[in-house]
Amino acid sequence: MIRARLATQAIRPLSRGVTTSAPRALATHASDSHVVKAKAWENPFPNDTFAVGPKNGFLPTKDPLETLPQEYEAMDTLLENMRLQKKDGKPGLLMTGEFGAAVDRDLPEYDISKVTDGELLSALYRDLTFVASAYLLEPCDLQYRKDKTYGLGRQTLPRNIAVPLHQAAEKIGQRPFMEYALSYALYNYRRKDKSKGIDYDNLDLIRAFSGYPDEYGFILVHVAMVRHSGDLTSASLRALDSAATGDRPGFDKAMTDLLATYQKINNVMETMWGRSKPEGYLSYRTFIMGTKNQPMFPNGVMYEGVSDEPFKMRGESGANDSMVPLGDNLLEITSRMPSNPLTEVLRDFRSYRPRNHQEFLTYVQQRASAVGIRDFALKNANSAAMYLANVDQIRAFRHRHWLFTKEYILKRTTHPVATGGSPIVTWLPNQLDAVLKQMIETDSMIDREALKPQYRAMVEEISLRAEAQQRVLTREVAKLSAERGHQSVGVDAVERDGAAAGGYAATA
Ligand code: HEM
Repeated sequence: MIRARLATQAIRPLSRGVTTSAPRALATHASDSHVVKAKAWENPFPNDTFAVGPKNGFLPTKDPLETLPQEYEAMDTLLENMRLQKKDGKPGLLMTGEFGAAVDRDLPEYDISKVTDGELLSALYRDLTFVASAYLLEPCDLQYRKDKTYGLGRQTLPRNIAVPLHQAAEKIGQRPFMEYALSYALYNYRRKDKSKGIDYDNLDLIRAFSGYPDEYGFILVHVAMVRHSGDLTSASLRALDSAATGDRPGFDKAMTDLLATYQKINNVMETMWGRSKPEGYLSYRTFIMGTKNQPMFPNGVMYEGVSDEPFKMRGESGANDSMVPLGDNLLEITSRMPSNPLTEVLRDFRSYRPRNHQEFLTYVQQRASAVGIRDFALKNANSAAMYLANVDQIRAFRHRHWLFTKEYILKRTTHPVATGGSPIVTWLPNQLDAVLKQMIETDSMIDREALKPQYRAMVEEISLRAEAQQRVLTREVAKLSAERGHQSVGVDAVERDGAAAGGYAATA
């Protein structure tokens, strides 16, 4: 019955003969003709869970739904018992390797075709993606704990997970796989005291794979950063409006506010080191891996009762966060990224986020280009200094991020790709290097004599740092590329190697 109904639903083919649920219609409301120089942001999906706004920014408009209705008790119990370490401190089903059998035995095939409530659908999607990833990756975690290799994951998602997950995904316009915003990070927090704000100390997790403090810290630092994104969105819109009308003081004020907010966000990011220790990262990371360009899923994953073709999807990754892409688009960094396969991956990542985020980011990109934000800033030395300082915050984010990657990942594993399937040695440096180059070029266009004294020292410091970091980065990437195999360097090399070898043996 369900198979018949699903067969009528559109499943769009991907390249290489793999299918995926169609990602939401991308930017249909933000076409070129729609976004003119003076066009204000009109949210095409104001009732979405992730409707972008100046108050909530890129967080959901309401706190995530914590508790599922009684009829989903079996799934709730499975998720509570699933964690490597349960809330009572005892080992959970993933620790003992019994999760898959428990899903086969205890999880009903929920029919959610009649569910229309957006909050409930989001919570069901989140919980089903947790079940799916734990089910698929349980063998990899067991293997990793034995000998530090991942082996193969389960290659088939049984219909009691696949069918309702696919239904929930279709209804909310997402792919049927764990995502950063709608599953793991931004729809997975609760405020301990509802009368207090979304501050780190007032946050708790709803779902977890390991349940270890490092996983709590990892996820909740993301939330504590994104909590400031409302200020980013409002400053960005003001910057666009001011540049469109030639309002120089308004533009400078918006850029000053944007800078202060990015600084705040970067300061919260710095707390990651203490709140989620590098040595604990690999204990939960296995479960957020994807099924695209990952050796554990050489042929993708079959979704029983959904499609006769396998699905391949990128894993959960901060690369799907919207704060840096907002800066990239507003400051016209995106359009000046190098044309290469690594940058294509960046674009692909940007389709793995709530449709409302996508619409907003597309709007900002198109309007920034129509208005000519960068040129407007460069026409005045002091505006240009503020523009450069904002690009420097994007650099600070990406630089710290590269430090994270070296310390949390490269030091501890030779696995060639990140959770999102990007090559671990070259992908982050591609964007960091592009930002550094743009900063060096921007700096060369600023008339130092025309700068206010307080900006003169700032610009000097920023440009010296950019030059130094670029030299170091080039050396590091060359060294790491020589040391690690080609799969750590080239886009989709893991997939190509699997295909060249005729695919890997699949275990059910
Ligand atoms: C321990 C901390 C972290 C580690 C080890 C880490 C690791 C990574 C890796 C390896 C990638 C490559 C993409 C992929 O998954 O294939 C990535 C991308 C990304 N992550 Fe993280 N991440 C961390 C924390 C964060 C935090 C707190 C944020 C905040 C929102 C974040 C946002 C991003 C963004 C925006 C990208 C894309 C970067 C770009 O556009 O150049 N990450 N991360």
